[in-house]
This record gives sequence, structure tokens and C-alpha cells, in this order.
Amino acid sequence: MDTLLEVQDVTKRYSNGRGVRNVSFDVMKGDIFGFIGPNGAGKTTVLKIILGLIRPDEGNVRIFGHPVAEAFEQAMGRVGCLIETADAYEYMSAYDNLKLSARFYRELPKTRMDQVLEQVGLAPYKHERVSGYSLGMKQRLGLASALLSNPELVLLDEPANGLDIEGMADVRNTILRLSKEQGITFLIASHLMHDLGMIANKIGIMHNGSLIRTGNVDELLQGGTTLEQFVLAQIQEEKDAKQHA
Ligand SMILES: Nc1ncnc2c1ncn2[C@@H]1O[C@H](COP(=O)(O)OP(=O)(O)OP(=O)(O)O)[C@@H](O)[C@H]1O
Repeated sequence: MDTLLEVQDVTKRYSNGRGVRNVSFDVMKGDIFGFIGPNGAGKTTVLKIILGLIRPDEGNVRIFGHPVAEAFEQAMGRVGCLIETADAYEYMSAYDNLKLSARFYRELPKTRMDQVLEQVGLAPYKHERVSGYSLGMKQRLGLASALLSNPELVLLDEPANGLDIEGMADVRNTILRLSKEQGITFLIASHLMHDLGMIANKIGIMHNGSLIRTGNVDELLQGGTTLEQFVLAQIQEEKDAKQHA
């Protein structure tokens, strides 16, 4: 099986002593990898390191075999991301917003905006102002923007943040469809375990800057345990181990 992303022993210490320590995991082609953990656990820091936005103190990241530190352009060529909130110009249409984003990419075909709007189910509303969109639709527009460069690997940070249950289902279904129909691989950071548990095939649990567990969802959750129960138990185990150390 192809490894698209390798995070190898990554450490980042902020000046306040916080950060992430010795984080290692792989994302394979076709995965929907759920990167789970409470607020402040270190998920965003790891995503930013993967994207070359933060330089780690130690460790390496390889994407499609290319080291991000030495071969940034090759590594990022097939990566899309949505790491801050999906901010769009409200007074413009989805189509025009994407046209603006498209200026950042060289050689995008003119039809690409329509293709990605189709992929996220916004084609019927593409000429409507974004101000009239639901939060779920705005988030799907952010996803459309992340898809512009035709990436094989997409990184999303808290894609369900601020969405109601309908909006969450909307974004989840879009991700699942993109995974199944386009073969896109996802790494999704979220503290919303129930939401992520419905689509992820693999998970990594971050707690206090460390990755405390990774594995296949099917293998980890046996006997009717929910992902939420599992993650909470893992975090408790980690706390107990620290207390007795
Ligand atoms: N630039 C920074 N300087 C100092 N500390 C930081 C910085 N960025 C993040 N931190 C701290 O590092 C830790 C990890 O933060 P990070 O944002 O990666 O966590 P997270 O799991 O993504 O949480 P959230 O979902 O709340 O963003 C937190 O304790 C945070 O306060």
C-alpha cells in the first residue's frame, strides 16, 4: 500500500514550553485519518509542520516521499488544505471566490472552478452570494478551494467547527464522497470525536502534545465501544500512567 504522508519523530517546543513531542504516524493512500484530541492537544501544530508553515525542532515530514524541509514544492504539489476557518468574501458568489483563489495556482484550466463546485455539491448555487449560504455550504466552499489544485491528499483542521448537526452531516457526506469517488486521501484534525468517528478508518489520538495511540478504527473499537469512550479511556490511562510514574 502506498504511504502518502510520513510524520517521523516530530518535536516542536514553543517558547512557553508547550508544543508537540516525538509525533510519528503514516497516512496511506485512501485513508480518512482522524487526528483526534481535545483543544490544545497539538493537532494544529502538527498540521502546520506537515504543511511547512512551522519548522519542527526535530523530526521530518515526507509527502509522496519528498521531504518537506528540502523539497517543499515537490512535496506540496499534490496537497490541498483548509486549516483556518473557510473565510470567503460574503458579497461575492462561490464561483467568483474560487476564481480569486485560483490566481494562486499556475496553469489551472478554466473549467476547474466548475469541477470543484460540482464535487462539493455547490454547482446549483455557484452564482449566489456567499452571504446567503448556510455554514455547511460555506465550509464546503472552503473544501472546494482546497480541491482547486486537484490534490491527492487533503488536510482539514476542524472542518465541523461551528456547524450544526445538519451542516456536519453535509460536510461529512461530501468528504466521504470525495474519498470514494475521487480517491482523495484525508487527514482531518478534530476534537469532535463522534463526528469524525463516523467517517475515519484510522485514528491518531493527541493528548498534551503527544500522540498516545494510532490504529484502525475497526480494530480499536470492539464490543460496542464508541470512539468517544475509547479516546476518553486512553486519555485517562495516560493520565494515570503519568501520575504513577
Ligand atoms: N505560537 C504559539 N506559541 C506558543 N504556544 C503555542 C503556539 N501555538 C500553539 N501553542 C500551544 O501549543 C499547544 C498546542 O496547540 P495547538 O493549536 O497545536 O493545539 P490543537 O490541538 O490544534 O488545539 P486547537 O484545536 O484548540 O487549536 C497549546 O497548548 C497551545 O496553547
